[in-house]
Amino acid sequence: MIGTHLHGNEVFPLIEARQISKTFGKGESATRALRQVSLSIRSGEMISIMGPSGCGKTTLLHVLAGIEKADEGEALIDGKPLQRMNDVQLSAFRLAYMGFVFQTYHLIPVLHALDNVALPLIGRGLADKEAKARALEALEQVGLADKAKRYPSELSGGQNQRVAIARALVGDPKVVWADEPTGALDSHTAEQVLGLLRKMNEQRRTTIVIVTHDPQIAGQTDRIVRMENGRIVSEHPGGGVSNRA
Ligand SMILES: Nc1ncnc2c1ncn2[C@@H]1O[C@H](COP(=O)(O)OP(=O)(O)OP(=O)(O)O)[C@@H](O)[C@H]1O
Repeated sequence: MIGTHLHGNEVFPLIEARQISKTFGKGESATRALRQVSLSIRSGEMISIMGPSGCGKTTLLHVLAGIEKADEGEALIDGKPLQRMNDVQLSAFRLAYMGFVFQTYHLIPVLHALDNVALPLIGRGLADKEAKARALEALEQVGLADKAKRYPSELSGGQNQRVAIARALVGDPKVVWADEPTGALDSHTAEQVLGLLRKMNEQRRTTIVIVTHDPQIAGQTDRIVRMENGRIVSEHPGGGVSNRA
């Protein structure tokens, strides 16, 4: 029962892919990115998705986050089927439930760190002052309160990724999607960034889904899912499980 959600008599995972297929393009140039992928992720789990370039990892993450629509099958978060939401409902749902961390940070260059972190809260309609106070707290949690007024161009890659993590956690989302969050960082900085994601997972029970090529990173998550050619080919526990014991 731990880590699952109870709705009436029903128990289901926080994130569920049911037989998802997705093809890009048509005819001879068609690419079958996902082939009937099914996956269940429990609330509070930290999971990594690995596999060779082009095997469908990012596409799976995008379908589960409601960024791409599946051709077949269903993506559900907290029992809610994303396909049945319109674009406005999906945007509101993403703002309320999800945070995102990308390999290239995706910070807004003309905003300083504090304003970048405050953005999801402003998007949710919080007053400016309250949003900034909470953004500063989030920056404190990633050890960057003293860099609040710096612009992305004035920060290192690792610092920018910590700002991006602060932005992902500021709204206390249920799920954080991290697509190659350490791909642009050296191994020491990568460890720091993973440590912050792990802290978020442990302290807030945030569910975290990481796409990574790095076995060191994947090895510290609770479960490693391996994909090949649009399918999940294996799943096994990572070292993160034993760390929790
Ligand atoms: N928008 C798109 N239009 C056409 N083809 C796409 C599109 N997005 C992805 N693809 C194709 O779908 C397949 C899966 O791509 P995806 O980005 O999911 O792979 P990946 O496993 O994340 O790769 P990488 O590790 O290189 O990031 C690839 O063959 C890719 O070229």
